[in-house]
Amino acid sequence: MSDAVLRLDQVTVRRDGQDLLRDVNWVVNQGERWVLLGPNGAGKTTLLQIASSRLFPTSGTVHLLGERLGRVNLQELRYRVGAVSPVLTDRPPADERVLDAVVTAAWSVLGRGDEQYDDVDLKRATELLGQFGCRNLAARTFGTLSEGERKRVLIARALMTDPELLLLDEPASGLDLGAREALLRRLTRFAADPAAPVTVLVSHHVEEIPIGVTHALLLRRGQVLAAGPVGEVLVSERLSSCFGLPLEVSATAGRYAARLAAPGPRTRPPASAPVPAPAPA
Ligand SMILES: Nc1ncnc2c1ncn2[C@@H]1O[C@H](COP(=O)(O)OP(=O)(O)OP(=O)(O)O)[C@@H](O)[C@H]1O
Repeated sequence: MSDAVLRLDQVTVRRDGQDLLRDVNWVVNQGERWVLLGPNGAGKTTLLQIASSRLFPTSGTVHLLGERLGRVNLQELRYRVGAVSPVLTDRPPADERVLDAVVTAAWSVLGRGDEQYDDVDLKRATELLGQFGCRNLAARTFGTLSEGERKRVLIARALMTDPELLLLDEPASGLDLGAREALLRRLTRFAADPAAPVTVLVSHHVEEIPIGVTHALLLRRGQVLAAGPVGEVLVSERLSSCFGLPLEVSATAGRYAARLAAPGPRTRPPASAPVPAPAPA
């Protein structure tokens, strides 16, 4: 048993002779909001699959919500973890009513059938839609929503079971500026809510980190480069190592930005430098 919400000890995932994750140690505690950053292919989705109990490590141990993976009923455990991810979860059918797309999570189904929902379930689904600015969409069908609206509805769905851990896989990807900011505003409020579950958010971009994230983990080639309080991890030197680029990271009022570092001054040989003598013939 472990008190941590998520604990990985020396976790390695190997496929076809290649380590997708290598010797990963990571502890996520109550009250924390994590961001997981790294370049394409770093292993972020693989790590999220482990955190959601969809994938077992080749070696090492995983404790999720106090239970050790491999020694617990996975169905019950997965009910306690909410996820929004194209890899971990399927999307509701296009003709599904938005309210149904949220409430059906109570039965872990997609597509409302004959199952009965209590008023308390419908009330919760409506409140969650309201929390993510989608209450007015409740009677629409999922397929008619914009991508930004869909992402917010899917977060509401992931919260329907009152999970203890919420995993968000690139929630802002593919959104235009307005939709991204609308989503980040909601996630910022969510992060500040002490009743909200522990959250792990995966991103490629520091600009997509909501205010209130407390911790960051940097992954490169399947290995953890840094993990800890966000202010200590999201600094130019560490992000540059992670992405293999000279980056300048700035933080303003809790929002992060990164750009290529300005090149340093050019070093030219002094004008008086002697011209090298031609090599003897
Ligand atoms: N089943 C598999 N067999 C072999 N290699 C795999 C398998 N699954 C993933 N990989 C490889 O593992 C590496 C990590 O993949 P992963 O999807 O975890 O990275 P990621 O950080 O989420 O990438 P991205 O940002 O592009 O989504 C990639 O090089 C990928 O090609």
